[in-house]
Amino acid sequence: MLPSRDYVRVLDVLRKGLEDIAVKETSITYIDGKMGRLFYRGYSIFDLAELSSFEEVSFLLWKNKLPNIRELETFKKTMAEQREVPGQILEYLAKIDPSSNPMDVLRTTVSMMGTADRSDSDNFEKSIRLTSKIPTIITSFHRIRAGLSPVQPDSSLTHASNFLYMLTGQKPSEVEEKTMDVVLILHADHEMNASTFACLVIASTLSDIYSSVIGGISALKGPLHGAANSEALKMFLEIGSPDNVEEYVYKRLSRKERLMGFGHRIYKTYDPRALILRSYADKITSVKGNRNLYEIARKIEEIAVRSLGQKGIYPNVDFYSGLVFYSLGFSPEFFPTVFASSRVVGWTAQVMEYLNDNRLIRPKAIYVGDIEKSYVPIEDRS
Ligand SMILES: CC(=O)SCCNC(=O)CCNC(=O)[C@H](O)C(C)(C)COP(=O)(O)OP(=O)(O)OC[C@H]1O[C@@H](n2cnc3c(N)ncnc32)[C@H](O)[C@@H]1OP(=O)(O)O
Ligand SMILES: O=C([O-])CC(=O)C(=O)O
Repeated sequence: MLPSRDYVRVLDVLRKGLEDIAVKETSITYIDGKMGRLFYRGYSIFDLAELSSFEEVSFLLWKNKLPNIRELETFKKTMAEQREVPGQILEYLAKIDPSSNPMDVLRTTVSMMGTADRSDSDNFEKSIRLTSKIPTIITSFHRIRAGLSPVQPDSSLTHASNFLYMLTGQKPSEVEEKTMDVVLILHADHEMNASTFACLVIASTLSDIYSSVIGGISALKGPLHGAANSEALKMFLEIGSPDNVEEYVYKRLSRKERLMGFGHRIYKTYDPRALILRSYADKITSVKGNRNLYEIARKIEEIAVRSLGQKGIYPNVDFYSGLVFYSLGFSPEFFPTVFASSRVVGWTAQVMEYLNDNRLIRPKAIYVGDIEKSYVPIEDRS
């Protein structure tokens, strides 16, 4: 038996969490974590949030160009025509335990879509299909859980407007539609985050795009990634009043518990999406009358930035997005699914880019156990 140090090669480098390891070159998304800047295909996230639409951003991410008027109209029509989901998915949603985790349900229904897709369409066409149908799945399950019937998609509405229409059964106001559109734009891609990496690992084996997206959903489900939004909102609800914030935050930090919606592997300052979402949370909570939650969030931000800012820990996208989703009518358990409905664009764009120059993703582990042990027959073991 050899002690492990004799055969661990000195050149092996352990990068816990794969920090600072690049797995591909990309022209899709650029993050400047020091300055808090984010660009999709070179365009600032601030400009896209203000001036673009989710459909246009999807086209941009997938096709690497802003569409002209004719291209955008055709693309929007193609997306709108694909919103209906197969009857077997609606039957499944009506049958399953209503308390099922919505991310598990989304994962299963995407898998059902993959099983049913026998077409020879390419990955771009499949990506449009997935992006168009996912809101129908989410809102149908949301309504079924509340004892309501699903609302049929309306192809005359924009992606964001139809999403809210299928959720509530009411056409959204201008401010609701714009808020939803912006929230979807902001979540569409984020370079090599954990869920996108999961998608790439699967794609690199030359598996199919549905399988990749299922991997992405599975990784996004965790509270360190896409479910931090619902955890943050639950924290605001638990605190209950701005007067309770100070005690809550200090207690939590003194117990070394993390504040959900804070901190990021890449951003060491404000995540620019959090700044944009803060202004939309401000507007939408004024309209919806849940100002108290916004004031709680602002107070947490103020105190936590004061305590954690010197460590480079600031609000991330998940800090205000939950409050925005909640104000738009989504239940907290569904927040990660809304995130996924937008991120599917980034997952598929990153997968298609990777497949242009594929190489199997196969990192390594540094073995620290023993080798050449003598096998002990079971009757001789203590
Ligand atoms: C869409 C997204 O995925 S955005 C991220 C959503 N996730 C969250 O909001 C969950 C809360 N945040 C976190 O857990 C982390 O900041 C992560 C997972 C996002 C990033 O983690 P990493 O880059 O691996 O940082 P790591 O976990 O090594 O933490 C570094 C230090 O910052 C501290 N820290 C990190 N995040 C937080 C937080 N939210 N609250 C308090 N302290 C924190 C850690 O305790 C650690 O402190 P130490 O060095 O004194 O032990
Ligand atoms: O980039 C990350 O690690 C997490 C994140 O903010 C995202 O996926 O939007």
